[in-house]
Amino acid sequence: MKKVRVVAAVIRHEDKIFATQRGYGEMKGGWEFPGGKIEEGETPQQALKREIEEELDSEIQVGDLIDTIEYDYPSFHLSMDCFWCEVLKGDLVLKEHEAAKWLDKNSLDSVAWLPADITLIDKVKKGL
Ligand SMILES: Nc1nc2c([nH]c(=O)n2[C@H]2C[C@H](O)[C@@H](COP(=O)(O)OP(=O)(O)OP(=O)(O)O)O2)c(=O)[nH]1
Ligand SMILES: [Mg+2]
Repeated sequence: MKKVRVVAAVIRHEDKIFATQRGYGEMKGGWEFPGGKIEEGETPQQALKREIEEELDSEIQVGDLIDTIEYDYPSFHLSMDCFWCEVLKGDLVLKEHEAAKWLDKNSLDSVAWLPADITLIDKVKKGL
């Protein structure tokens, strides 16, 4: 099966994290952590900084790895590095996403996360 390497930013501010709703494609409408595919020659951290510039017009600091999610979708295998991040500059402008929400421990389960993200959510909860 095709393997897709992705990086995702769990952007944190105080006791909340930033969740985004996909605005296009097959998984449109599903909630995710912003990020995307690692390009050739990039480290995961470089890829994540680039993706957040592109998707949210903001600069982030990439912190510790939370987890690497391995998940089999019907047509590809996803390998996704998820990092704690903080905003350094910018207003998290939605350039590609449909909507966004700041969620705390209690509201984290209130959005329809993409299937691969379910196992990550418990770890994020514990870290908040
Ligand atoms: N960014 C992100 N992608 C996720 C998450 N969970 C999950 O299953 N995915 C899947 C959806 C996509 O198939 C893939 C990431 O692709 P993407 O669409 O964000 O990639 P990209 O930003 O580089 O966009 P594109 O240029 O390929 O359109 O991983 C998540 O939490 N964040
Ligand atoms: Mg993306």
